[in-house]
Amino acid sequence: MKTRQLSIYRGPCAILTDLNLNIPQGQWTSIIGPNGAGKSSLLQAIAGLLRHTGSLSLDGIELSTLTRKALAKKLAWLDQQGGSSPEEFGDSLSVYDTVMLGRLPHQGWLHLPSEADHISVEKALQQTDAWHLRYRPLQQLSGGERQRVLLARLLAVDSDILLMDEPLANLDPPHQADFLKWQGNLLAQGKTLVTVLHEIHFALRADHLIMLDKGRLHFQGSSQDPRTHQALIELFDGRIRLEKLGNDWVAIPS
Ligand SMILES: Nc1ncnc2c1ncn2[C@@H]1O[C@H](COP(=O)(O)OP(=O)(O)OP(=O)(O)O)[C@@H](O)[C@H]1O
Repeated sequence: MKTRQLSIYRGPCAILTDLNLNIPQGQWTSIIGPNGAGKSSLLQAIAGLLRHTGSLSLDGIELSTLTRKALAKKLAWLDQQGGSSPEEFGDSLSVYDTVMLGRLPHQGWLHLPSEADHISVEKALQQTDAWHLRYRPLQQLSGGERQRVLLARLLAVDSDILLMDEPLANLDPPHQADFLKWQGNLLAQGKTLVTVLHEIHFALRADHLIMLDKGRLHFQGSSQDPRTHQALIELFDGRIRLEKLGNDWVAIPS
């Protein structure tokens, strides 16, 4: 995916300006930056939810020229904190039916879910360790349980590109480790992953980093490149240091 001179608007105001980004296909890209930098807005614009000027293309095709259904099949999006308020799902929508909503782009108008839809929903709920919750109303779940269900809904879409805004929110360490495992499986299947993460040590597990600051691109590059590490330290005003622990980088506030 590529952007050229991309500017993103909320109402009349540009939240992000002049972004020239390369999001490598079949890799994991993490977007990081301080609060208010525009990370969520960038994901929302890619998902077709915010007005933009400039180019936002996939394989040379402008995303804005795709129909909503075609875009929904190509891209799945997890909003920040599971996004939508619990009320949006109604009082009684079950976990199973919530995840089935992820299959809508594959279903015809008023068609009942197919065998393939049911298989995808079960697989997704198993992957996020939420299958045992399937009969529960979404509204009654804890924050972490709810996040695992919304991650399952994202997986059920079976899209080529997965956009995730703070996917680790509310997850305990074992479920964070599970997340990394199934991310690895998705990458092995050739999927493109784009995450917004505040946890820098997780962001550094990605292949590619995009750093935003005050609505502009600060730096983009490989997560293993020393220039990326230097840019990351500058992004946070020198208030972090990076240290290697085994194969992983950790960021220590300083
Ligand atoms: N609905 C909205 N209407 C108007 N301005 C908004 C709206 N949502 C966000 N903004 C503004 O757009 C800018 C970018 O916000 P965005 O949520 O994209 O930042 P972010 O980098 O994801 O921040 P955080 O790390 O705090 O989640 C901020 O200045 C924010 O105040």
